[in-house]
Formats: sequence, C-alpha cells, structure tokens
Amino acid sequence: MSTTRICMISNPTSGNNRKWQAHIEARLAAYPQVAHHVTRSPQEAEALVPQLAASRPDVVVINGGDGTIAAALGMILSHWPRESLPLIVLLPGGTANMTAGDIGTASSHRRALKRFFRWLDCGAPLSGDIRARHIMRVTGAADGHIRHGMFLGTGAIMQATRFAHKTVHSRGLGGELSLGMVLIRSVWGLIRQDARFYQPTHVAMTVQNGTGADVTRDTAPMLILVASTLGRLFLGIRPFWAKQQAPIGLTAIQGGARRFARAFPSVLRGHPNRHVTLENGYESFRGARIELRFDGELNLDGELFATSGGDVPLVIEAEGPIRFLRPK
Ligand SMILES: Nc1ncnc2c1ncn2[C@@H]1O[C@H](COP(=O)(O)OP(=O)(O)OP(=O)(O)O)[C@@H](O)[C@H]1O
Repeated sequence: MSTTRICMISNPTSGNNRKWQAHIEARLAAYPQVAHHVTRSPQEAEALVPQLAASRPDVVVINGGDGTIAAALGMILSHWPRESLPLIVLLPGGTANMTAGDIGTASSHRRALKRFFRWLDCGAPLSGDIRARHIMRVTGAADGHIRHGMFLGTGAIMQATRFAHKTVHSRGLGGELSLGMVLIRSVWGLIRQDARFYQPTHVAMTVQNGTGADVTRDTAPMLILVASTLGRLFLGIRPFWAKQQAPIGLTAIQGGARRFARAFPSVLRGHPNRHVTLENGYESFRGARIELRFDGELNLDGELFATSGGDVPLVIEAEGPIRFLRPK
C-alpha cells in the first residue's frame, strides 16, 4: 500500500463533477489512503484547509474547475509554511479547466481519471512530471476580498465571458472546444467592431518585474487585457511574448489597434508578426507585481467582480511557485 499521504478536495458543483462526482466517490471507496473531502462552498473549504494543513499530506488533489483550484491554492498558501508546500494533483472537474489544461491533465476527463487511479495503484509516486506555476494574488476589488487566480482578463474578455455564459455554458457545453467557439465568435465581433464585443475599457498600468525597472502606461482605452501565470491558456493559445524572467505575463491590446485581423492570430500563438507593434497598439510584458487602475469589471478564473475604481489600484502579485504533479 502507498505510504504517500494524500488528501483530496472535490467541488461537486463544478462543471464536469456534476456528472462525474458520484462515479469518482464510488471508485475512491477502494482507496482508503486518500482522505477525500467534498466541499459545497468556498466557506466549507476555508474551514477544511487548516485541518488538512495540520495533517501534513504529501499531495493535495484538487478536483474542480479553475475557480476551485485557485481558491484552494490561495488557502493552501496561507496555511502551509512556504518551504513545505504539498505537491498538487489536478482533476479537471470544471467547465473550462484551463489550469488543468496547462498542467497537462485536461485533454479528456476520462483519461485524467484513468491516469489518476493508475497512479494510485502504482503507490502514488512523488516523482514524475512536475510543473511549477505561480498564482496571482489580487487585491483592490470593490468588495474588499482578496482573491487568487491563474488567469485574469478585462475589456473584450468580459463581453466574451457574458457571451459564453449566455450561449455556450448554459447549454452544458464545456472544455477547450467550447472556449474555441467563444473565441471565434468574439474575434469576429472585434474585427467587425460589433458593439456587443468591441467595448474598450480605460486602464492605466504599472508593471514591476523585480529589477527595479518599472514600466508605466498612462490611461488608455484597452480592447483586450489579459494577465496569467499559465504558459498555455487553451487550444495552444499563448498570448504573451515578452522575454523577461517574471512569473506573470500581461498582454494589452489598445482600442483602435491597427491591422487587428492580421495581427491577432500571431498574438494568440505568442509569436508576434510585423503588425504586432507598440505603434499599432499591441504590447506584452512580464512582471512580478502589476497595478491596474480602472473602473470596471474583470474575470478571474471565471469569477466576475468589480474594481474599486477611482484611485484604488487593482494589485496583482505573484505567489509561489506551486509544484503540480501530472500522473502518467
Ligand atoms: N472548494 C470549493 N468547494 C465548493 N465550491 C467552491 C470551492 N472553491 C470555489 N468554489 C465555488 O465554485 C464556483 C467555481 O466553480 P469552478 O470554477 O470549480 O467550476 P466551473 O466554473 O464549472 O469550472 P471552470 O472555472 O473550469 O470553467 C464558484 O462559485 C466558487 O465560489
């Protein structure tokens, strides 16, 4: 039997889990070495995580979507000593599963479960494919809450999110293909400057990359603004091309950006072509701490919330790294 101490947090309300949770629980019954906890709200997870920290597991398995993963990681960072964080294993229990996708565990939910149980059957080895990622700690929301996330977006990301909720997720569709459909529809709206998608938000930015060389940009209309600690978002999209060594990628495309239809595909690939220039309205940065000043809404791993606006900046700081184990 495995000597690896494993605990697992499941959010049964996350996208895929609504279908799979009963199956997962039934299979876990044969693995008493996994201390499985089902949480139905972030508050339940808040109450649980200090107990988990006290039991010092080697591995914490998070079975949920991007929001659940980010919330659980934020709680883990505040209850574990930094030098002895557990290894994290992800099961893609959500709808978009962007974080699990970047770690390589989301191409198919069925395959992820198969690999996970095979890993348990092999004694849950702690060596293998380990990927380190930071997480963003976000403060400055209107409600005063501190949040964590791996992907943040505003501008056209908000219109795309609303479109996704209304027309795609409401039909029970999830995964990378549904995100691809939303992307294609949104890009078409942006190319045509359709007001349902083309709504720039005025943002001022300061990016610190830890070398003391801050980059500041005055308030400008932003068509798309995305920040992430992930390498790959979905369908191979890597929209960050700055070369500095810092954990958070930030890409800003201004309202009125020129040559959009020609430039944007290369932005998505992270290999900017000759149209992707500052003069044309495209810029990418890397930072360890970013301040955004704007009055509006943003999407952090699927959760929508408002900034405080005015002079209170939204502050995004990198925490971690966190080590993710991908069962083979
Ligand atoms: N540990 C938890 N247990 C239960 N609910 C949680 C937990 N952590 C976060 N939540 C709540 O779950 C919701 C987010 O769900 P989650 O992101 O896991 O699923 P999803 O939206 O289907 O997936 P995805 O974000 O991958 O599209 C939010 O309402 C959040 O407040």
